[in-house]
Amino acid sequence: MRIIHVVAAALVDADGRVLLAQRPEGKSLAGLWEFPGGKLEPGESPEAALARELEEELGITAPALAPFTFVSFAYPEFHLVMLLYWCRAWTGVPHGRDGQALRWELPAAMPALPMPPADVPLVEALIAAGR
Ligand SMILES: Nc1nc2c([nH]c(=O)n2[C@@H]2O[C@H](COP(=O)(O)OP(=O)(O)OP(=O)(O)O)[C@@H](O)[C@H]2O)c(=O)[nH]1
Repeated sequence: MRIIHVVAAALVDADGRVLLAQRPEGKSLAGLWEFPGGKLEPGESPEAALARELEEELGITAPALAPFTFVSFAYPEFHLVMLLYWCRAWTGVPHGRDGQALRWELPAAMPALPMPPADVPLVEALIAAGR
């Protein structure tokens, strides 16, 4: 089985809203809302990979990343292991550098949004963390 390792961030603003990015057309799961992040490159630490992805995708520098939770999910083509980090401080204003749409949402609103199936337990963990 092909294992894909992905790192992603729950960027939380002062109101407790979390940033979601829309997967662009032409990619798998296009149009769905996801946590910013991406695949680890060979030899790269999860924290370095996430800092790189946040810079590439959103144009922000995020020096303080704290582990939150992870998901292990079987897609038909591969098995996803995705680590989700808290990110509560960053420099720069997040913007979709690849043209992807962004939105800030309270975790409680996320179950109503189209998101990848692997994200369901992550959303549940975010909601529980806010209780
Ligand atoms: N960043 C991110 N990826 C997610 C989430 N949920 C989820 O299933 N994924 C999956 O994890 C993988 C993320 O890798 P990626 O964003 O670097 O990959 P990609 O599909 O854009 O492909 P690419 O490497 O060819 O550009 C994709 O297969 C994506 O579908 C999520 O919330 N955030």
